[in-house]
Amino acid sequence: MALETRVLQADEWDVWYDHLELAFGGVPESSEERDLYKSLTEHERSLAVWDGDTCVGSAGAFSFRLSVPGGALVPAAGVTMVGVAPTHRRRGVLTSLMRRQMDDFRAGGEPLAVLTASEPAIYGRFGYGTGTYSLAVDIDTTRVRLSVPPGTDELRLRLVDPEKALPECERVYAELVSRRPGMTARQPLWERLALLDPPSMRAGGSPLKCVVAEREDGAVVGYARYRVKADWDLTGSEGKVLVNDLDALDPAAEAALWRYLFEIDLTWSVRATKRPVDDPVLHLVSDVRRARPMTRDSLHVRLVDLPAALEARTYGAPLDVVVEVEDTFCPWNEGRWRLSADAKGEARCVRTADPADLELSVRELGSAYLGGITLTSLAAAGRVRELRAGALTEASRAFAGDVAPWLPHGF
Ligand SMILES: CC(=O)SCCNC(=O)CCNC(=O)[C@H](O)C(C)(C)COP(=O)(O)OP(=O)(O)OC[C@H]1O[C@@H](n2cnc3c(N)ncnc32)[C@H](O)[C@@H]1OP(=O)(O)O
Repeated sequence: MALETRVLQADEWDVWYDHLELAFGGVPESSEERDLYKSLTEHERSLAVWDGDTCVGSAGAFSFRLSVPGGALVPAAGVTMVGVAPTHRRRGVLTSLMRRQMDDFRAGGEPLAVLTASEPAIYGRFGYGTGTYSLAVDIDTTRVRLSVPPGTDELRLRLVDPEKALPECERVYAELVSRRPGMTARQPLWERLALLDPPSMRAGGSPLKCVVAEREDGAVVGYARYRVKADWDLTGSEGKVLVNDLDALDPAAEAALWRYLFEIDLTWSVRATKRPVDDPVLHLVSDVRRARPMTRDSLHVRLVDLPAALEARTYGAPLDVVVEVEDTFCPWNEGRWRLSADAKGEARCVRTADPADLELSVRELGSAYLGGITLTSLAAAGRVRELRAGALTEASRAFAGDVAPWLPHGF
């Protein structure tokens, strides 16, 4: 029987999501998580592949607005819920879903698509490049000390109900979005993701707790949400602090929150897994080795409409280069483009017949797009080729950002 791909109807959601859970191994999510994802699903942007009345394939998209270098919020399709039934794998179902999505994103005028991958090897063939990394730390707080900047002691820390403090925490989050590429402006209900707290998500720890840092005038300037995992043996307690998220508006608030987490009694370590790679905590600790830093790929970026995407961000230095782009999956992006940016960083990207200065594929542009991965490092791996001397350094400097791009949450 031929497979049929259709837009998801609201009353098909449960069957569709059951299929997705099966594709991921069949462990059911908590009802709390499931209900939230049901509310977040954009049905008209969700695709289901049917073999008769059995759902065998799925892919969805969220309508994100992604922060890019320069602070603009750019429409980006957040690709999600991709799964193919174990009975139907390796016969092109994913490829057909990616094809349909890419054509839809283009028709809808979204210059970018982004995703977090279950396995990083899947999406390169569709033109996605790793655009951000995230940092995990597991800090031995019995040995590592923190040095804190002036102003830290002036802040008041208050333990609050995570639900009640949500509006204040969200105000802090909203202020950070335009400062850091890779973050998404909150859409309705997305703030609930950080409050999910079913026992299955606690990793043996306590229910979620929230501490806020306040200035003298009562303004909240940072927060941390975390769990404490008790662990006792014959020598006493070896508890762990498991950080869910920590966001702060200034160095004093950042340091005050980390210090609070470090000093929780009966704990020996602080673990945080979803941090930016330039997290200030790396510079606050006395012994970075004992913070056990580790990085992994996070957000994968795909330029759907190349000139619109490249013009939507700003550049850190004036630029005038011709790039020869290979993009077999989206041939409308293929060919030679002149990218020029003025002293303010504002850019124009137009087709040209002039000789190329750099040669690369759309994947490398996706990797460099948010400013965290340099074109120079990609060239060192042979993935960008310089055809005019000096063009690589010029372009690499212009694309690179001061702040590491970061997506604080999965989706
Ligand atoms: C954004 C997200 O939602 S990430 C979640 C992705 N989903 C999962 O990981 C759930 C478990 N896995 C699955 O459901 C499936 O195996 C999928 C979705 C990863 C792949 O679906 P399929 O329909 O089998 O893929 P399809 O047949 O279209 O394969 C296309 C190509 O990708 C390759 N490929 C497929 N899966 C993988 C993988 N896990 N790792 C590396 N390559 C892969 C195939 O070999 C094929 O290569 P080719 O073009 O050189 O022949």
